[in-house]
Amino acid sequence: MAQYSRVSGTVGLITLQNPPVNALCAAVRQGIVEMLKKALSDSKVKSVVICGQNGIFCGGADIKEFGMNMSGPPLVQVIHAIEDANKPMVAAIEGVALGGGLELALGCHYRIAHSKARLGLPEVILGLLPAAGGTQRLPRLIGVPAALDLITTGRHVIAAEALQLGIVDQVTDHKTVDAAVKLAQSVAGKPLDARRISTYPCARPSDLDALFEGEMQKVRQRARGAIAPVACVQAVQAAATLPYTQGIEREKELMVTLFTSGQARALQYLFFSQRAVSKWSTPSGARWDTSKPGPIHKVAVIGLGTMGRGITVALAQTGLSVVAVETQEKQLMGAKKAVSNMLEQGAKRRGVAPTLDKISYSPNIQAIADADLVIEAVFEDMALKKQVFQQLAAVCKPGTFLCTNTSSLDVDQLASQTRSPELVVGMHFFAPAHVMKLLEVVYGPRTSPQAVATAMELGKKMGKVSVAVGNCQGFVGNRMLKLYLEQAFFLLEEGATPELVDRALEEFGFAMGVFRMSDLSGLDVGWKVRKGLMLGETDVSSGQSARIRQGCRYSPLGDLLCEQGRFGQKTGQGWYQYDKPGGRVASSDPWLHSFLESYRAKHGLVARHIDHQEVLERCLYAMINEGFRILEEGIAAGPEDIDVIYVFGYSWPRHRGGPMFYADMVGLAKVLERLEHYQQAHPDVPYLQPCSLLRRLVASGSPPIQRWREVIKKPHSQL
Ligand SMILES: C[C@H](O)[C@H](C)C(=O)SCCNC(=O)CCNC(=O)[C@H](O)C(C)(C)COP(=O)([O-])OP(=O)([O-])OC[C@H]1O[C@@H](n2cnc3c(N)ncnc32)[C@H](O)[C@@H]1OP(=O)([O-])[O-]
Repeated sequence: MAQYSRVSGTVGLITLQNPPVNALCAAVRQGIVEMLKKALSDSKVKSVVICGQNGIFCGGADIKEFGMNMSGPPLVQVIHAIEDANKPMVAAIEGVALGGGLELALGCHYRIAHSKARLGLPEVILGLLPAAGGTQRLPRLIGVPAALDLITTGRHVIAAEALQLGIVDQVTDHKTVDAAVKLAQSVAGKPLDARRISTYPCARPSDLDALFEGEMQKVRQRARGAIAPVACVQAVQAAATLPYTQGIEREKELMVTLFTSGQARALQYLFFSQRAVSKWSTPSGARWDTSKPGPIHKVAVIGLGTMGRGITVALAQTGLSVVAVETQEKQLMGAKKAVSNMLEQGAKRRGVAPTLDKISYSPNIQAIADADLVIEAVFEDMALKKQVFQQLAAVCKPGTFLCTNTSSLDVDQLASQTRSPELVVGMHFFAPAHVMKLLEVVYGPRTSPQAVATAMELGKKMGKVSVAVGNCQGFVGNRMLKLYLEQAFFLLEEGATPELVDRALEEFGFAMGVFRMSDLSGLDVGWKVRKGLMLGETDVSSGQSARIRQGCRYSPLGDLLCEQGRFGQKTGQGWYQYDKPGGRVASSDPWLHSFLESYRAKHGLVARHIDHQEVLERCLYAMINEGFRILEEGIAAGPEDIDVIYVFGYSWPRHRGGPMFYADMVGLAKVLERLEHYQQAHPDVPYLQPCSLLRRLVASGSPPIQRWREVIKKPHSQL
């Protein structure tokens, strides 16, 4: 799908046509080859411009084609044909030139970009590498260090930086295709040998080996088991050490290892899942394409603690006017300062002006009377939140959407404090709220489709990855996390150490294991939630074993640490010890180890050998099993929702796709068998009982994850 025309008398114009992003599917590749032949054989044509339809140059190879039998001319050959053309080829870059799209432009002899265009080779984010010559041409054009940065990070650069790096020859603020045609006319007839990048020598920095060694070390550390970044470095190394013809073979070789890897499948699944969750639906039939969001011009935040401040910053960065309310004067003053600092730092990083003037502060709740939407972010206490919602219901104008940032409390109970429960919806941000991408939008049984649509739309405007989920204890993320944490506690009781559990999880790919993460977020946070659930008290005066709660096994280990003031980094002691309160570097704590031994002795527990496999199976399969319950209850519409929540909110390693995708990779039958094994070994832990949806999926032959929604929709049909 490419179109050819002749413009301005002597310029051939090839237009890529594959909406929405002109991805280079087989038909487009074939179209380019045919239109190029036309342009090169058209005697009136002295030079050629390639552009994309609808103001977008090209979003790269067609990711939807991956995993299918590739047909049509390989992109590498298409680009060679363009580079070998005997007439100047000019790429007119508008919107984006990403992946194969930028590689196509690098095959051209000249590149001109619109000032708003973004360029990059983000293949590594999809578990791949630029496999149409990008790893060989870019280092030759802009040098090894700059190429390594773009290829191993996959980051996009705006046109101005692309010009500064030397990727493009010109940047224009006007009609890009017109400017490209002018450039094409100006270079008609000029020699091309010096414009064929693949023929360029690759500049070799003096300390080349040291550079690649350093880069490989850096990339391995950052990658935490992801293989694509490592292959990207190896491919660029080939460009710096081999002639182009051998380098391009090496690039192909490395791509083959990645293309079929589970990691590439996981990362491509995440690419489409991130887009799928924006197409939300609820069990009551409300949907993204039939629910219109309400108009939001003015928003308000109530409660300016850590979360309230982050939310205020994220809202102000959207350009909306924000009213920030905090009744405690001292807290209000502190918030003003903190919010301004965060806005200034963010603006500096993004090279834009800070939006300080968008925010007005007040100690008085009356100040929000004319807001279109309010986000409540006061302390996580039901009684306090109910009081605030009663005040909001009294103060706000009719039709104001009332949102709560609670991370686990019942949204519908808060809705009952107002006259318009249909306008109440949860907007669960993750700390720090102006940084973390995830937003859980929590709808209750009475929340209107418009309220969900409005919260999802606002989340998108704030640059969040928003996922619509049903109201239940802990929603999706925290509900699954509770079991992950509990299994980790049980493993300590049975003989493991925090170091062993964390090592297993970090080797799996988590940035931090469960115990280092708990020390970072503060052990007292979970303790308060457990106490709120009447779990945290270790008083055995009731004669009930300290290790039984509501008839189920319970581990008071976390509570016992908190009772001793060990809250983690903030107190300098938790599951690990730190050099001082607030210290960041965790080191093993002999006290903790002897505490575990005496705890086991006190409760008649005998430590046994526990390996990494058991740690992963216990912590991850318990969480996954709860994920199936969440799907069965309709709290999440599909596995993609759960996986996007865990990758964008709980640092689940991207190259593992997410908990549900991981279960699909491991094999549902294996997950089922292991859960049954652990349930038999631990009958006092009922949630290890495999979920019936998991059984149904296994019974129906373990269909691929993309087809689970069909089975979910047909309850109890297969068993
Ligand atoms: C050989 C070569 O070396 C290798 C191997 C490669 O080239 S690998 C490929 C490398 N390319 C990429 O990594 C770029 C991936 N795309 C993006 O980063 C973004 O899409 C975007 C371009 C910046 C636009 O963002 P957007 O926010 O405006 O819209 P959207 O919602 O994201 O996208 C709009 C719609 O287009 C679909 N889409 C986008 N890019 C696509 C692509 N490359 N292939 C197929 N579909 C694509 C997307 O799924 C969505 O579909 P639907 O949900 O509407 O059905």
